[in-house]
Amino acid sequence: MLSVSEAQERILADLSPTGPELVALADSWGRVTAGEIAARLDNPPADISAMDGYAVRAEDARAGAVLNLVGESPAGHPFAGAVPEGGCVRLYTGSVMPAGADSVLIQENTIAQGGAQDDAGGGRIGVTADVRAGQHIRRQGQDFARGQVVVGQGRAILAREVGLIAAANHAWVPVHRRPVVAILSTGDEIALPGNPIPPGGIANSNAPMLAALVRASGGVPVILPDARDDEAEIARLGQGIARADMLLTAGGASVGRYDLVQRGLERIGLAVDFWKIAMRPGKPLMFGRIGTVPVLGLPGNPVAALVCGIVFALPAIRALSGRSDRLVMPEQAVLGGDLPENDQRADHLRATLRRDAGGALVATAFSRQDSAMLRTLADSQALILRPPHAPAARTGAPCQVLRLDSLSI
Ligand SMILES: Nc1nc2c(c(=O)[nH]1)N[C@H]1C(S)=C(S)[C@@H](COP(=O)(O)OP(=O)(O)OC[C@H]3O[C@@H](n4cnc5c(N)ncnc54)[C@H](O)[C@@H]3O)O[C@H]1N2
Ligand code: MOO
Repeated sequence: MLSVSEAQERILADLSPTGPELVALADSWGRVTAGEIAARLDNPPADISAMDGYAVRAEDARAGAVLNLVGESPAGHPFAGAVPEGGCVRLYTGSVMPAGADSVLIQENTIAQGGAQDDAGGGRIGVTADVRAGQHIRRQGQDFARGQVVVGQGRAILAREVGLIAAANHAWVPVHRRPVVAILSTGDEIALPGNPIPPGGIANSNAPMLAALVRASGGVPVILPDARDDEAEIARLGQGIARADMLLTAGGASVGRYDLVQRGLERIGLAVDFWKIAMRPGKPLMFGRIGTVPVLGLPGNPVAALVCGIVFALPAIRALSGRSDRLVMPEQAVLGGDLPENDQRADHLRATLRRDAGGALVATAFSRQDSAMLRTLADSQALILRPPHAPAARTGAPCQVLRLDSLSI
């Protein structure tokens, strides 16, 4: 059986990102850049004051000096003239530095000498502390310079990037089209949630849960009608992927007589790359292609479906979205309870997370890890990763976790 990392490599080996489209900057949150974004101006665009105060020449502004106020320059209103010897110009945080001045004297270090401090001209300003040459000036381009790449290709756009792209003076952003991910659940027993459930039936939790995972991964989910355990029906509904970038199936992946997903999809051209991996939950995972569309066959047990979704579908959707960072990186934690030795399958244990007094993350596995138990999944903040054949581990031992809370999953 394939290892988890070999399976990830095979899935990610050959996925091409979707094409580009332009979106308005305000709508770009959660999208992925489809090109480099270069600044269209310097930031700041000019030398500006970092404080409310006065533009001065440092050599004039010694403690005890009195300066002539020759004008005012609010932010957005550059001063037309220059600061003369012995003079100053009233300015504010964000005001452009006037010609002739080399420093900013903050208003707390001044005393108005007759007339108000904000007089546009004619007043006199007493200096109460020496000014250091160049102080309180934000230099033009100190954040970034015109032409510089501020956001690289393949980067997820979050609020921070939105601010940066706006500062670089762009209204539109080239992003990858969100990949469309079709979801096909199979099983005679599954029924639409909210409907009367027939004898032997069970509410279909996989389809809406996987749709949520697709959204959290940056894709657009399309839930296909549920397929009964019938090869011809699976084949017919599988054709719903015509316009999709990927197909996720749930259920019918194992070895039982009615596990028909592979055979059904083979009727419409599925070429299987691999089936079965050394992982728990998720042993019967299947990967293949129908034409160019990648197909990930997830197990029917809902926890197995979601865990495989996190470990394999999420990185695949990120790759289709053009993201350069695909895999979810594990974090270091310590065990909050003893764990037995592991067998040959990489285990993914549902666990709660807390911080101990020293600030370390403590991951405590639920005692029952049945892959049909959704409540423990929802109550978990992380999955403890147990490598194949890991020895028994005691409380306090280091471990690696995949955090679910920070993935919005
Ligand atoms: N003899 C063996 N039996 C099983 C093996 C095995 O190696 N040998 N593997 C087990 C493992 S591991 C898993 S995981 C499951 C996966 O089976 P399938 O992918 O074929 O899934 P189903 O049989 O269709 O369903 C399993 C279970 O999950 C319920 N289910 C299915 N779909 C949904 C849905 N959309 N929403 C809610 N619940 C769903 C279904 O009713 C079953 O209870 O196979 C083991 N068996
Ligand atoms: O993948 Mo299965 O859920 O290990 O039981």
